[in-house]
Amino acid sequence: MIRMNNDIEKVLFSQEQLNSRMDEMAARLNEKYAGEEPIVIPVLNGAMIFASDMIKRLTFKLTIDPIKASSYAGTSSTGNVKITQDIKSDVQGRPVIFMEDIIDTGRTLQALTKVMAGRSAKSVEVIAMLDKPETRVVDFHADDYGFKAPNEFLVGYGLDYNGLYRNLPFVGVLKQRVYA
Ligand SMILES: O=P(O)(O)OC[C@H]1O[C@H](OP(=O)(O)OP(=O)(O)O)[C@H](O)[C@@H]1O
Ligand SMILES: Nc1nc2[nH]cnc2c(=O)[nH]1
Ligand SMILES: [Mg+2]
Repeated sequence: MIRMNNDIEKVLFSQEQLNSRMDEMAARLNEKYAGEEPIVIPVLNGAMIFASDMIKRLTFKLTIDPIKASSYAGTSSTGNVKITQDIKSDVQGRPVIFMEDIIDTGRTLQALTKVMAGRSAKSVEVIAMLDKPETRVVDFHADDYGFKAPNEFLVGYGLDYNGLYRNLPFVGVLKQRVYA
């Protein structure tokens, strides 16, 4: 049974729901990349829980090489994504699979996929746990995602509020009083 944290209003996606979607997403990847040797790039910190669960389900040879990026709005509304900790691998000629917790404005993954294409990766794809289509500001789509998320602030399974709640074994909504 889920012992729900006191600060959580409701559970949106349970461990069981996430598990069965991750099984489906991994099955597709296992078919697609059989015989290949991709570089799997978790986008830290948010993706670490989802990515580690996904990676355990993958049956092809792969390299795990995380990346860290920070995105902040510049003086204009275009936003700016900076790699703060780069991968160590040479992606040239190798398939790249990004793993991400959530696609929101789309800026982070749009920028990161462009960088890897620029480094001559054989292919680049993005697997996200959640997709928030309502808040998108750039034209970017994950190749696959677990669930469509409502336009609410979510925590758990890697998603944080002020660095906390990433360890919750479900995706949920915080109680209003936590923000106050
Ligand atoms: O689609 P976007 O609008 O670019 O936003 C999505 C990104 O924002 C969050 O990360 P954040 O930068 O908050 O850092 P974190 O992963 O360390 O929590 C989230 O984990 C995604 O990486
Ligand atoms: N923690 C958290 N981070 C986000 N980044 C973009 N959307 C969200 C969200 O709903 N929750
Ligand atoms: Mg992140």
